[in-house]
Amino acid sequence: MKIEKIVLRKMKMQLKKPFHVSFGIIKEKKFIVAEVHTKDFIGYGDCSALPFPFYNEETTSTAWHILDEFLIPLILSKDEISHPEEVNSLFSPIRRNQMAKSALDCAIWDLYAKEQNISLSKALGGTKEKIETGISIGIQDSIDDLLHVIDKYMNEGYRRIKLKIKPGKDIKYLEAVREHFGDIMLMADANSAYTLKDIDLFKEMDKFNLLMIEQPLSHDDIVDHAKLQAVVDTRICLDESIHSIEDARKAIELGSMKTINIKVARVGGLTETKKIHDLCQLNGIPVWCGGMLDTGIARAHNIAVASLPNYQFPGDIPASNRYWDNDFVSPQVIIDQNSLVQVPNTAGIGFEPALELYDKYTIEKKEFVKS
Ligand SMILES: O=C(O)CCC(=O)C1=CC=C[C@@H](O)[C@@H]1C(=O)O
Ligand SMILES: [Mg+2]
Repeated sequence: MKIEKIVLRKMKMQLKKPFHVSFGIIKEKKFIVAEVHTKDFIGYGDCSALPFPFYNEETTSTAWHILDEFLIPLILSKDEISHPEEVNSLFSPIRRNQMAKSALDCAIWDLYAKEQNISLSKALGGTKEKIETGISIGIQDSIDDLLHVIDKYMNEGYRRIKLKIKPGKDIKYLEAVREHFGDIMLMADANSAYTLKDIDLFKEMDKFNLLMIEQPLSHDDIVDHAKLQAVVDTRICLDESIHSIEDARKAIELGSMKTINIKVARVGGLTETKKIHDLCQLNGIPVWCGGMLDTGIARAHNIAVASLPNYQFPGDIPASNRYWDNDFVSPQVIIDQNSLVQVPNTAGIGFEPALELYDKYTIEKKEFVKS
């Protein structure tokens, strides 16, 4: 791939409804779309860093800076990139900043698949034609509100319900959901809101037969999670703690979890995602695809990667209308009554940016032309 130009767009889209999690309330999404141009094709990637550093250390602004000052110059310094896996090692001297890296890693994987005239799913080694999705529900003001929201999404076809929990909004909420909906596929995401002092609370949660509890303890921990996993039956899932294959290797060795939420953005892109997927498969650890309140391009990459064989739980890959009045890609993603999404078999990500909406959502744009 002879890359001629890279275009960064900082985008802003209002969520249909605020999304309340243990670390705050997300009302609008600022994100970055990276376009990587060759003579004949354009590859697209999203940087899903949130506008504030409460999920991880990155923000939309830090990512823009790292892309502008470091990552894009590195890409444009190369005469040619023969395979997208080269990008991961090209970026290795730069510490962390995974979401910034992911935007270009993903865009170059999309470009590669388009040049090879194959779907991104096929380029990655995907084996599924449909992938199972789930719905992530923010913290609700009351139990009644929560039951109504779950009812709405189950009627739309979602089968896996992920609840955000935090101290004071956990046991009673889970109890009410179990009483009202019976043995539905139910999981909880704590976003690091608890400590090992809450170990008895998690032992009590075993009675709910949850699919998993996501990131109960500190965002940078794998040791205490291993102590917790050793005393509860419920599957512990790591999200924020895992940024690389090295993190995954150590967590597997310690027994910190029984599944990993692999967010392409959090681990620096598709190459690292594949490495973590393969390592987990080798160790009998099922994985699933997390989301970052994604818009169309990031969701497209998630659909492709979730078609890999060791993705065994429904992903946070909801339909386009989950967060957005109109997502800015076409076709819009819809789910069927079994909560399944079709994996595109056209070249690349299989979705096109809706250019007429591009300018509506773009708040900043910068072009980088290879000299
Ligand atoms: O993308 C989705 O549909 C849900 C994503 C989701 O639950 C999260 C997005 C971003 C940060 C967190 O609040 C949370 C997560 O930890 O998985
Ligand atoms: Mg999570």
